[in-house]
Amino acid sequence: MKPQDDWRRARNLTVSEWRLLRRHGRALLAVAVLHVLLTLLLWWQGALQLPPVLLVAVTAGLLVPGLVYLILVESGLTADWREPSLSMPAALVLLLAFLVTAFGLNEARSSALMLFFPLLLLVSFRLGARSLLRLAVLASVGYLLMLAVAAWDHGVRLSLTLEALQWLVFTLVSVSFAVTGSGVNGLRRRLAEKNQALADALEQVRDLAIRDDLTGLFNRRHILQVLEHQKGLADGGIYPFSVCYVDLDYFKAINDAFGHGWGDRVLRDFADFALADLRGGDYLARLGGEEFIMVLPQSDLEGAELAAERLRQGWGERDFRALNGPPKVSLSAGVACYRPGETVDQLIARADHALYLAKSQGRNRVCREKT
Ligand SMILES: Nc1nc2c(ncn2[C@@H]2O[C@H](COP(=O)(O)OP(=O)(O)OP(=O)(O)O)[C@@H](O)[C@H]2O)c(=O)[nH]1
Repeated sequence: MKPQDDWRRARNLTVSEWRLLRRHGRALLAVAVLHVLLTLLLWWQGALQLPPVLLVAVTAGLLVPGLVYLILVESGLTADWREPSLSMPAALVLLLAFLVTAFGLNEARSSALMLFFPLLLLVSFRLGARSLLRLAVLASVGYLLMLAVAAWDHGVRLSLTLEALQWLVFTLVSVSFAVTGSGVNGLRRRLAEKNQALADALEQVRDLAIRDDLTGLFNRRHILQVLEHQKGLADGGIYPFSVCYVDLDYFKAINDAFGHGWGDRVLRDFADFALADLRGGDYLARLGGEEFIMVLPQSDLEGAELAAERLRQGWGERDFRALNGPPKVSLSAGVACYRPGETVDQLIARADHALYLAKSQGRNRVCREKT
């Protein structure tokens, strides 16, 4: 497992969330690199009148934090922060760089601010409506301040009408991008919620398809698939496995004497008891009625017999009389070990036959297949 997988799991991020987060971080860095290239090009062409110290500040001020930012996001260090993509601080740094470059341009100053619009759209995937509007307003105010500093610094009269017009257009477009972006964000959030609900529903459907309603154990269909899988492993020489066919004794008498409700309760109790008794890698399913099957990977006949015997003894001590229920309910079991090449049906039939022996020898016992 890669280290990134570790932190993603630890912080409960889904694979797609994690991918989106990384993609977002790279896109923000791409905007920064694009702006640096644009700034250098304008400077090289002589269109940008920035003192070298400011030029270096824009370049280094974007590239160095950009690199730190990329490392933070990619390594997952920010994953459990409130906003793991750090969109707001990243957008503020970029906005500052846009404004500094715009400061160095004269008539074409608003062209340096064009990248602010894709930036707004980009961060709208992460920020809410309020943050986006705040960002747009901040950019507008920043633009005004930059104009004031430019007028003071350049010592030339700016074309007030033109500058005011450009500022107004910038502000209106920023606000409309922020509004559109927050709409996109809302849609994305609703889509994510719907996807989650769909994933939960699919999980439930999957669970319903493989589980028995009454006990919550695997059902017959699923355990047959498990058996086919185990057969494949055993045929490939990976490890042997055994099955244990279990049947509660005189169950009809419990229904008759205590009612169907008690019968159901005993079945559920048995399921819980047997599950707790099994090893981690073992499987338990209800085949129907009061019949169950255990699949025991990496167990030979002796191992399976021991497991079945332990279950028989433990379960045999359960007594429901204190709850006005039935007395002890014993079980009979038949165990069989998979023989390479045989079918799953043949294996189950051999375990069923061993169960038949246990029943015919008086019940409350475990019998192994006839060899
Ligand atoms: N309460 C309840 N009873 C069930 C359920 N499914 C099957 N049964 C009952 O289980 C009983 C099984 O009876 P039998 O097959 O005669 O077996 P038994 O009485 O356990 O006798 P042996 O197996 O020979 O020891 C029947 O009365 C079924 O109606 C169920 O989901 N809930």
